[in-house]
Amino acid sequence: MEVENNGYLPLFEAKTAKGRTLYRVLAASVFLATCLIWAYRVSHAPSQGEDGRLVWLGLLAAELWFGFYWFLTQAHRWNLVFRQTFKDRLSLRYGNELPGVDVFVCTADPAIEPPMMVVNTVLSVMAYDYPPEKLSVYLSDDAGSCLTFYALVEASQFAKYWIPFCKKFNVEPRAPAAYLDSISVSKDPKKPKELTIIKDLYEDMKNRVENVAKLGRLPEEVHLRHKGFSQWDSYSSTRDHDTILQILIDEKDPDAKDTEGCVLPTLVYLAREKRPHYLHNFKAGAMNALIRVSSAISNGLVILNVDCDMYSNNSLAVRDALCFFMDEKKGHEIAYVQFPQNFDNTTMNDLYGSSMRVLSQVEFHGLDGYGGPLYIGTGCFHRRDILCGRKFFLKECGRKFSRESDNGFRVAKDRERGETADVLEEKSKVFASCAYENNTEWGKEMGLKYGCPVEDVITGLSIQCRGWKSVYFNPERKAFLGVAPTTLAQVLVQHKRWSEGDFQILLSKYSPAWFANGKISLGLQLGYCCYCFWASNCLAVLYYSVVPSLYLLRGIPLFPELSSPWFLPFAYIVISKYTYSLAEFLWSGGTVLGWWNEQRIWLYKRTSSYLLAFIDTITKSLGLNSDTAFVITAKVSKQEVYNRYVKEIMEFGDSSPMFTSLATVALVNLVCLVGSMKNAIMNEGIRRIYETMPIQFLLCAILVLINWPLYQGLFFRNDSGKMPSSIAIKSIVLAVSACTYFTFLT
Ligand SMILES: O=c1ccn([C@@H]2O[C@H](COP(=O)(O)OP(=O)(O)O[C@H]3O[C@H](CO)[C@@H](O)[C@H](O)[C@H]3O)[C@@H](O)[C@H]2O)c(=O)[nH]1
Ligand SMILES: [Mn+2]
Repeated sequence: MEVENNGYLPLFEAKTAKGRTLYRVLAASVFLATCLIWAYRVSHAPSQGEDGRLVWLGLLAAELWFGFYWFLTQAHRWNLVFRQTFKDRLSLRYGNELPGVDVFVCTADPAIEPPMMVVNTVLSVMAYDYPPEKLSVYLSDDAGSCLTFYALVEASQFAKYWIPFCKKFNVEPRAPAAYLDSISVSKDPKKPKELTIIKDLYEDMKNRVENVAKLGRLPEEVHLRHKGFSQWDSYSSTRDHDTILQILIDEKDPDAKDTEGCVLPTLVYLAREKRPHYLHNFKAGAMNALIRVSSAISNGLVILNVDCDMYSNNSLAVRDALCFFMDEKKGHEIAYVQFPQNFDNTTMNDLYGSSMRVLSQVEFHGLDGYGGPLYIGTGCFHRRDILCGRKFFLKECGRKFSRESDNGFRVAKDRERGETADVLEEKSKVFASCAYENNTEWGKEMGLKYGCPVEDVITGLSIQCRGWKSVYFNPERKAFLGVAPTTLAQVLVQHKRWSEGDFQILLSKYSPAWFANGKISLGLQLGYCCYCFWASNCLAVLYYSVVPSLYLLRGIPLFPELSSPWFLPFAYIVISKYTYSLAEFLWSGGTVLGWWNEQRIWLYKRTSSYLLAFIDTITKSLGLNSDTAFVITAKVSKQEVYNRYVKEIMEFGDSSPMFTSLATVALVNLVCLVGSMKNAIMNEGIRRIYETMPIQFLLCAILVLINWPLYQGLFFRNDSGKMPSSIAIKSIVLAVSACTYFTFLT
């Protein structure tokens, strides 16, 4: 235990991982082998004018790229840091003297983000183990949907029962649906009466909300029950309406008590003003409106931001985060505390790699060793003034966690005495109006940044560039659980948005490659670059997964023979890199099959999402293409589709243009493998390919193997999740013509 000389005990500690020396030796050997591969490529290149020189240079370029990218990934692995908090010390030292915490939940579409899911998230954060008078929950609804509002009204009533129930029985998790589902499995005999009551109340609420959702509008009697619905009288569409703001639970209201007579956390519904001719800047715009409106209502010093599907899975997480901010020695330099993004709907072998295991178990710990992780938009605690743009000054060292701030956005300190919620609502609405941001620094120097599909990453980076640190906290018990995409198309679209956004950051004025130079540590710069270069991986991977196979078909070797000493560095890299990656995956809690699936999705992202992201970004920066919208990830799917997801059967159902490129690459390899085997059998025999072109043969065979589910989707399946025939035809034509052209015409 770390005890300072004056007897001061820190609120958190950081440990660096053991066994890193071994890793570094391995990395050095991989680097050496990479250099040998480059040497081979350079020394064996066909000379000017000779056949195949261009292809050879292409391979050299790809291998240089792979080596460079591998080097970047070292920043994620070189120096891992793991953190631990001491919540008991926090309680001992501060008791109830804790800062206000404002929780922001964002939702944008009641059809793909069902209101019941949203209110489960809201209820889970309302039930945090935290003084309720210091906790406020804001729901931002970018759809401005009265269905979501209705669900929230219902939830505000249910909270009166749910919160005392959670506290009395120390319930976890505190999202009612997740809790009630878990309880039906392991029956708890200790609290049968209360449990039945709560269950019935929840079911009733759910039925009412779902009936209204089915109806698609509010029944008259519901409309009359709450004054808030009248705000929809002037509403014309999702993209054209006034600000709708309702303080559903007002902490100052003497009647706002739970069934045990305790204060309830403040609960606010906000649908910011939308007008067709105003850019609304998606989630970043919603967050900035929330920052301003909340500053007039509760003005918590700490802001927690979650997506509407990310419910709290650990009621103590707020206290964990505060251990970092309130640590007297190191807390003053920490801007945000990021928890990992975990999911409660992933399957055992994670067909789509959506749990991003290695990213959360390894890479982010690596970033933490160099100054802190990226802000990833959900499960992140911020200090309000820093999110608003405050800069870090050295003179702040040792400053306690306090209320003053230099240039933070701060409206009301304390509510005027006797001010009713209605008055406050009216006063605060202006902060969510479209015109409010005109001629201000919002979206630039204040709040979340606009104009980037990954508003979170660019905002976090700019905070770190202003001198702040961030912290990655990944406790045993997951703090938040969300919904991972459940179809291949969804995964690819999500990764297209991410890789496109990250690539835009690289080319923007905030680029980690140059702007961040000298502002954040070199390790962190490289770490950011690793994600920002995601999209540009597509070129090398596409080249490597098509060209060697086509040459295999023609019988032209591009790699050393089995008997050549140059074969060794290739073999060494393949074996050591994949053994390490498997070990890392297993260590992160995955399965062997999961790792295999991960390799497939690695390939698919690179040959579709990243490719499109790359093309889109380049054409956009040349002014050939206008901005793309934020495609919201669906959080529900049809029963049939969901059943296949649970059985880990790949979903190709909803036709996506990205499937064409995946299927074409897969078919090219199939044709090349079959064709080259046929040639070999007819000529010198299989053994010959294996001796002269071992690497090309292996590469092609593995590509075919990994694409097995895709061939099934193309040829052998009959369900609605098979590859749409339009895509099948297109890709067959493309692949066959590529192979024919290549074998006969060049
Ligand atoms: O106009 C919009 C669009 C989206 N959202 C909300 O933003 C969140 C994230 O959207 P989702 O479709 O779930 O995207 P993901 O790819 O899962 O989101 C990840 O990546 C985003 C950046 O691309 C971040 O904003 C998210 O926080 C992060 O979880 C959801 O709660 C949405 O309701 C809005 O509030 N307004
Ligand atoms: Mn999401």
